[in-house]
Amino acid sequence: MASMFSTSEMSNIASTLLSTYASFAGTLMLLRSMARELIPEQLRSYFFSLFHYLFTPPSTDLTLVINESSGVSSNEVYNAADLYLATKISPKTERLKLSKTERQKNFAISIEKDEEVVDIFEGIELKWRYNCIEPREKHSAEKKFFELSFNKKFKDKIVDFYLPHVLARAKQIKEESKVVKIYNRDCPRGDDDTGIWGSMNLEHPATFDTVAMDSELKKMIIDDLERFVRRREFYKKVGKAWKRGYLLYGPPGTGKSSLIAAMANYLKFDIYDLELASIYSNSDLRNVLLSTTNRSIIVIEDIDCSIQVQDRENGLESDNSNRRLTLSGILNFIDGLWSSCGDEKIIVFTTNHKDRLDPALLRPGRMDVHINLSYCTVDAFRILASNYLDISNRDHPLFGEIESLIQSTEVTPAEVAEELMRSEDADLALQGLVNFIKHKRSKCHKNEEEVAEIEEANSFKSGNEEKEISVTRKRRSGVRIATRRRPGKGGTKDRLGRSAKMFFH
Ligand SMILES: Nc1ncnc2c1ncn2[C@@H]1O[C@H](COP(=O)(O)OP(=O)(O)OP(=O)(O)O)[C@@H](O)[C@H]1O
Ligand SMILES: [Mg+2]
Repeated sequence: MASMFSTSEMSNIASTLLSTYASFAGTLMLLRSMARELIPEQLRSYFFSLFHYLFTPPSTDLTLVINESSGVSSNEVYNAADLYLATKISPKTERLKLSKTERQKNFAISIEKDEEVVDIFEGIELKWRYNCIEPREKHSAEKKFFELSFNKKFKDKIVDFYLPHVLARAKQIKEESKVVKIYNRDCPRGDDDTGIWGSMNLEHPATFDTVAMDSELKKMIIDDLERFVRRREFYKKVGKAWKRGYLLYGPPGTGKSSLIAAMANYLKFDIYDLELASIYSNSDLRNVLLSTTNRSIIVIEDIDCSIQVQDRENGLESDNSNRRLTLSGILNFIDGLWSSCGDEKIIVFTTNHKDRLDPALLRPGRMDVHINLSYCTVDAFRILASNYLDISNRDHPLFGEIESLIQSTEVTPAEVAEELMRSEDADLALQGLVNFIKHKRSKCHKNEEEVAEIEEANSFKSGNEEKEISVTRKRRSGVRIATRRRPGKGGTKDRLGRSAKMFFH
């Protein structure tokens, strides 16, 4: 096609266009600099935002910012997200934070700055991002926060269901990884200890699997604990403090302390070992108890020895002063005052001599559950044999003999356990146990004869009822074993004359 313009005409047109553009650009620059001078900064940025708003397509996403702290207190959602997201790490994640303190059992893993984690909740995609902004000033703290982004239309669902799910899951993770601690006033104080208690990790390995006792009794205890922890609303409804008291009684070596450790390990509750000997007054007791945390077990071992639990009529109750520790101080705490000491607490008293306890301590409402841990039963022996020697079938030739010996002799689980530990060879260990029980049994018979003699001698004296006497009682298999008790007190039955291993008030 022939050109409409000659070459010289074309170059004229080009130079005209160029000079026109130059003068236009010059005019624009002039206008801009005039606008900069004439239009105030605020108005200009307003126009800029308006322009941006009108010509940028609207975002469908919503981002929630979850700061590390809300005001002075820490933000529960932030802490929960930190734990929760550690379980959502995907193969795409490139950097993670890892830590472990001396007391922690496992490594703590969390996501690192600028990492993104994608979570799916009921088909909705959510993006979490962890941000950490360095402080501008030297001494101020860095600002840490999570950003949670998702489609706007799911806002209600995320706030009403997803975030509560994150909180619940985080609580579960925390409980699973919790290291149970034992607090004692004499323990050296660790970094994370506050108040008057020092603590260390509870290394006691006892669990409900290892504690040897009747399986029915064990089940009742576990059921009772589970009912207690899930009844927050019930306790609120009936206006009762959310506490439960257990009295464990029985001879030494029958598993009272082991049971407490098993309870703590099962519930993941810390233990506060309260030695009454180190407490000098009721107000001291109150302060000590007020400084215990929720979800804990307060233990007072050997309650009959640790305080002179004297009859109320002996004047201790009339001593209202807070200057000394009295039985009524302890009872007040059990009855009512401990409702001001937080929630979800268990108190356990142990004693070898229930019959020596003041009736005021045994009255209904004081200790909710009384548990009798007694001499080794056949059921308990089977558990010990399985745990110590890995013998789970009952076919060992010595089982029959041992079981009948156990039924007729007062032998504690601690004694049985000690015998079973003597050898790794099951035959040797079980034979050792047979010899031990036989030896003990013959000693018992000897004592029985001696006691019978004393009894006979006593019967010749003028029948003084108040004097300590010996009685014989029938045990499980019918072998008569002598025990000593004061007339009118405890014995093997509870206060109400029931002989159950566990009863509730
Ligand atoms: N029921 C049991 N099941 C398993 N092991 C037991 C049991 N009873 C005792 N033992 C063993 O005996 C040891 C001592 O038991 P534990 O300290 O629990 O007895 P206790 O009833 O608290 O005694 P005490 O009245 O002297 O405080 C335990 O470490 C454990 O090895
Ligand atoms: Mg004990």
